[in-house]
Amino acid sequence: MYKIGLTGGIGSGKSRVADFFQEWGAAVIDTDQIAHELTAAGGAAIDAIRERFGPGVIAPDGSLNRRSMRDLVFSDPAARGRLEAIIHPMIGVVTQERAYQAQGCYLVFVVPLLVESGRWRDRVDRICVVDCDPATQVARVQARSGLTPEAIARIMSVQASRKDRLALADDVVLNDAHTTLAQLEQRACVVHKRWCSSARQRG
Ligand SMILES: CC(C)(COP(=O)(O)OP(=O)(O)OC[C@H]1O[C@@H](n2cnc3c(N)ncnc32)[C@H](O)[C@@H]1O)[C@@H](O)C(=O)NCCC(=O)NCCS
Ligand SMILES: Nc1ncnc2c1ncn2[C@@H]1O[C@H](COP(=O)(O)OP(=O)(O)OP(=O)(O)O)[C@@H](O)[C@H]1O
Repeated sequence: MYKIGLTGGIGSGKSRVADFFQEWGAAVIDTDQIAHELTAAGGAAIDAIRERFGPGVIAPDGSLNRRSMRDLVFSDPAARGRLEAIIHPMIGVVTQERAYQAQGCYLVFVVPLLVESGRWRDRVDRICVVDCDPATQVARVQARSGLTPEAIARIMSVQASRKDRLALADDVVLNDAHTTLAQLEQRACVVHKRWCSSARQRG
């Protein structure tokens, strides 16, 4: 199956763009969504997280206390490393299982940390970056989550820079402050058609 790695910084619009591809018939595997499933009540990562970080980071309903963990890991790189060492291998296993079963005109992996991980170049045919200026990322995440600009800036500071992401991109979907959702859909459609044609040629 023809494979796309879709990435972008926090609030860049990856999920919105992935939704378009799914509507148009692509299979989509979202690693952020898998991370949420693993850390929901009863999720496969909960016991290991409780063991490593103590019961204080688990909410009364048995799910991960996302706020406590967010405050911890985005101000303490060692703690972030411990959390990632638990969750990332699990995300890898689930991603592979879902990829075996995926059906669609092509397969999109939505991976926020694609550039940071350095492991995706050989696994996909194309890397697509949803590109956005940092100020707009902050504004979108603030509107969506109510996080402070400082908290958002801390998360962005541990992610790859816009320049590093673009350096790895085969395709770019611009989604900056001036981009309307209709324009975003049009730009997504351009790469969708390109990939459909490449996938058909591949046979
Ligand atoms: C720290 C956690 C609990 C905060 O949860 P919260 O609900 O606030 O955020 P959410 O999970 O929706 O992530 C929002 C965005 O934050 C960014 N982000 C999340 N984890 C990381 C990370 N380890 N490094 C850099 N950015 C990250 C991504 O852009 C992501 O899309 C959560 O992000 C988490 O479990 N992170 C570890 C797993 C991970 O690395 N996920 C991202 C890649 S799959
Ligand atoms: N061009 C746009 N116009 C208006 N709103 C937008 C646009 N692009 C994205 N948004 C909104 O901005 C927010 C962030 O978009 P989205 O969730 O798709 O980003 P993301 O890259 O998946 O973020 P994260 O990494 O945090 O999961 C959403 O509420 C989305 O609806």
